[in-house]
Amino acid sequence: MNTLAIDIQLTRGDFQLKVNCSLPASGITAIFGRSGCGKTSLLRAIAGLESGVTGTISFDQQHWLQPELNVPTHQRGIGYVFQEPGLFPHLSVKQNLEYGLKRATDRQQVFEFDQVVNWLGIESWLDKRPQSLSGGQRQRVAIGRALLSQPQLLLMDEPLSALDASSKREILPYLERLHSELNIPILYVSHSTDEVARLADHLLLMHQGEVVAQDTINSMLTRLDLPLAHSENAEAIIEATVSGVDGEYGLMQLAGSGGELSVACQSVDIGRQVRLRLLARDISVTLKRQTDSSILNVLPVEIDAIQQSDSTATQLLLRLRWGKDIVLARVTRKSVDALGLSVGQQIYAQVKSVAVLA
Ligand SMILES: Nc1ncnc2c1ncn2[C@@H]1O[C@H](COP(=O)(O)OP(=O)(O)OP(=O)(O)O)[C@@H](O)[C@H]1O
Repeated sequence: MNTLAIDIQLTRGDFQLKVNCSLPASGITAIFGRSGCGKTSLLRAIAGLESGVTGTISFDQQHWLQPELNVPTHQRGIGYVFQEPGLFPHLSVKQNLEYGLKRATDRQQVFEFDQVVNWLGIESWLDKRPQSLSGGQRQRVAIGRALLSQPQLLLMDEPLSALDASSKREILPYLERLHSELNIPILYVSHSTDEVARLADHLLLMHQGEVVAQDTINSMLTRLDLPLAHSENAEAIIEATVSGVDGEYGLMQLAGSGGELSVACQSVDIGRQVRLRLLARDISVTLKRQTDSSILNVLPVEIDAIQQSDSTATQLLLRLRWGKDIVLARVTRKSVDALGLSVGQQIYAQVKSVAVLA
C-alpha cells in the first residue's frame, strides 16, 4: 500500500516538532492532541508551507523533501481546507470553484466540476456570493474548491471548529459522503472526539511535537495505555453489517464480528456497512446471560484487560473482546471485586445504548 512517509524536524522558538511516522495513503487519518502539540505545524510542513523543516517527506513514491530537495507547495498536489473558508468575496460560488480548477492545470482531472458540486450539494448556490451563505455552506464551497484543484492528498485543519453546532450537524453528512466516495487520503486535524469517531479510519495522537502512537481508530480508542480510553467519553467504534429488519418492533439487526446487535431501525439496506459507537459508560457486565432485563443487547465477551480508570481508583476500565472487536466498559472497583472478575474470563456485556454513526 502507498504511504505518506514523514521523518522531519522543525524548531519554532521553544517548540520542537519531531515526527517520524508512516501514514496510510487512503481513508481519513485524524490528527489528535492537545492545543499547541504541533498538529497545524505538521500539516503545514507536509504541505511545504513551513520554512526550516529538515528531514524527509515522501508520498506514493514521490519525494517532496530530501536533503537537497524541497518540492514547492503547488507541485505537491495538496488540497488544504482551513478553519476559515477563505473564499473570494468578490467572486460567485461558481467562480470560486473554478479558481480551484485553474490551480489544477498540470494535474490529471480526477474530480469533475458537476460531480463535486453534486457531492457537496451546492448546485443551487452557484450564482451566489459567499457572504450570502451560512458558515457551513461556505465551508462546503471551500472543500469543493480544494477538491477541484485535483489534489492527491487533502489536508483539513479543524474545518468545522469555526461553525456552530447546527452548522456542524449539517456539514458532517457531506464529510461522511466524501469519506465513502473519495479515493484520496485525508489528514484531518480535530479536537472533537465526535468528528473523529464519525469520520476517521486511522488516528495519530500527538503530544509536545511528537507522535505518541498511531493505529486504526478502534485500536487507538481502546488501548488502555493511551489517554483516549480514560476520557469521560471513552468509547469503542466497531463496524457491523445490517443483517435484518424487525418491522414489528422497529428494530434492525446488525451483524458484528462477535454476533448480533439490535438497534432502532434507520435503514432497510440489508448488507450495508455501518459504524457503531459504544460508550464505556453505557456498558455493564454480568457473569450469566440475564433473561429478565430490559437490555436488548447482551454480548458474550472475554475480559482482555482490567485497569484503573481514575485517580481515586473507584472505577475500573474493562477491555472486552467481542469476536474480533474490542469494547470498553467502565465499572466500579467494588463490582469487579464482588463479581471476582479477572483477565481471560468469559462474561456478558450489557449494552444500554448503541449509536449508529453512518
Ligand atoms: N512562528 C512561531 N514562532 C514561535 N512558536 C511558534 C510559531 N508557530 C508555532 N509556534 C508554536 O508551535 C507550537 C505548535 O503550534 P501548532 O499551531 O502547530 O499546534 P496545534 O496542535 O495545531 O495547536 P491548536 O490545536 O491550538 O491549533 C505552539 O506551542 C506554538 O506556540
